[in-house]
Amino acid sequence: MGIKLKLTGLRRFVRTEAEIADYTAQVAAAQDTLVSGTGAGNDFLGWLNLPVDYDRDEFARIKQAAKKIQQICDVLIVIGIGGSYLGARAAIEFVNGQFYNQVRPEGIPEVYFAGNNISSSYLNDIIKMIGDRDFCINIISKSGTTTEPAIAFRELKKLCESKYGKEGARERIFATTDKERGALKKLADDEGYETFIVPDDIGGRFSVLTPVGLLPMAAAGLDIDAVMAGAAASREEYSHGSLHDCARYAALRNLLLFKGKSMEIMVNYEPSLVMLGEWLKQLFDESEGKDHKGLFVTSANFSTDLHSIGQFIQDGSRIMFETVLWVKEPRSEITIEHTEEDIDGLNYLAGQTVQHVNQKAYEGTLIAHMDGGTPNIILEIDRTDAWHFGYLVYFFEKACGISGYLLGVNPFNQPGVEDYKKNMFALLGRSGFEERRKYLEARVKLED
Ligand SMILES: O=P(O)(O)OC[C@H]1O[C@H](O)[C@H](O)[C@@H](O)[C@@H]1O
Repeated sequence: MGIKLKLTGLRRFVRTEAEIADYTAQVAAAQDTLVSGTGAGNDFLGWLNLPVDYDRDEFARIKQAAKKIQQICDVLIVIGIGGSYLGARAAIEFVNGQFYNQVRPEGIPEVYFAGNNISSSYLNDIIKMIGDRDFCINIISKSGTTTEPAIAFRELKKLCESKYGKEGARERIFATTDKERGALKKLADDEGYETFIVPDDIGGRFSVLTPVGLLPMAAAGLDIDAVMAGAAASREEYSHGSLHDCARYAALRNLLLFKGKSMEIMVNYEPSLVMLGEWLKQLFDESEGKDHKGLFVTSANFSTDLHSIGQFIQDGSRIMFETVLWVKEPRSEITIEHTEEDIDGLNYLAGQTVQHVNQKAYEGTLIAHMDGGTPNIILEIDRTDAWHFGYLVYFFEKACGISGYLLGVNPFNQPGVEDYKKNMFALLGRSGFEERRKYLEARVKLED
C-alpha cells in the first residue's frame, strides 16, 4: 500500500468510525456517481482509467523526446501554468529534491519553469540564466490560448530561432496541447514542432499523468514507468468497496467541513513536498471552491512554518484542520555527531538521525495542535520515489472527485477562473471586450 491513512489525530473531534458509518450511503453514492460517469462534469473523467488505459505509442514517443532533449540541451524550459505546470514540477522535486538542478546526474539537463506568471523580471532572468547554453522548450497549454505561457513562449521562441535558426528551433521545441483546437496547436502544426496530446476528457488539474507531466518528468530523468505503475496500483487499491482509505479521506474532509472547519492545510515535513502542496491547492480549490461552498485548501511546510504561521494554527481562529503528509524514509540520512565543546547543547542527540528529530517534531506538533483544537488527518508515505508520486496523484484525484460529489458541486469545471481574465482582456483593449472596457475603466477610476 502506498499510503496509510491514520485517524489518531481526529479521535477527539470526530467519532471517526461511527460518523463515517452514518455517512456510508452518501459516500458510496458519490463514488458510484464518479465511477459510473453519471455526475456533473462526466465528460472529464479520462483520468479515472488513465493509469491502465493510455496511449502506449505516445508514451514511447515521450521517452524518445526526453532522450533527445537530454542529448541536445543543457537546459529545458517548461512553459505552462496551473495544471500545465504544477504536476511536473511537483514530481521532479518530490523525487529529486529542491536542488534537482544542482545535484542532477550526468546527461540530465537543468529544468526550469516559465510562463507561470506575468513578470518581465522573471522572464528576463530565465533568459539570462540560459545564457550561451544549449536549450530546448516544452510549451504546454491544453487550451492553447492562455496568456501567461503565450507571452513567455513568444519571447523564448524568438530566442531559440535567433540562436538556432527556424530549422534548428523546430528540433528543440516540443508542444503539448489539444489534439485539434487552440492557437498553440495551429502554431505547432504550422512550424512543424513535435506535438503531444492532452486528451479531451482530462482537465488541466487532472493531467499530470498525461504528456503534460510525463515529458518534463522523463527529461528530468524520472522513471515514468514507475510513476504509471504507482498510479495503477493506487487505482487498483481504491476500486474495491466503498469505504477504502481514499473514500474515507474524502468523507472525513466533508465531515470536518460540516463541523465548521472551513480550511484544510496540507502539511509536509520535507521541502521536496512543497510543490506537491501547490499542486494539491489547485486540485482541490479549483475543483470544490464554487457555488459559495467548499473547503479552502492551503499548504504549510514544517518545521519551517512552525516558526511563522505555527502560532495561528496552535491558537488563532479555530477554522482549520490539517492533513499531514508524513514521509517515513528520507531520501538520505545524516547522523548527529558528538562534539567536545557542546556549545549548542545538542550532544544529547549524538548518534540520532536528523529524521529522528524530524519525527519527534512531527509527533510533538501533532499533539500540540490537537490540544489547541486543530484536527489532524495523517497520510503516511514510505518514501518519495516515482512510484509513490504516481500513487499519491491518483489517490488525491479520486478523493477529490468523491469529495466534490459529496459536497454537491461539479468538481470538473472552473467557471470562476474566467472572471479576472475577461476583465484583464477588456482593460488591455482586446477586441470583443469594448463594452466591458468602458465599464471597467470607470470603475478603476472610481476605486483608485
Ligand atoms: O493548459 P492551459 O489551457 O493553458 O490552462 C492552464 C490553467 O489555466 C486556467 O486558467 C485554468 O483555470 C486551469 O485549470 C488551467 O490548468
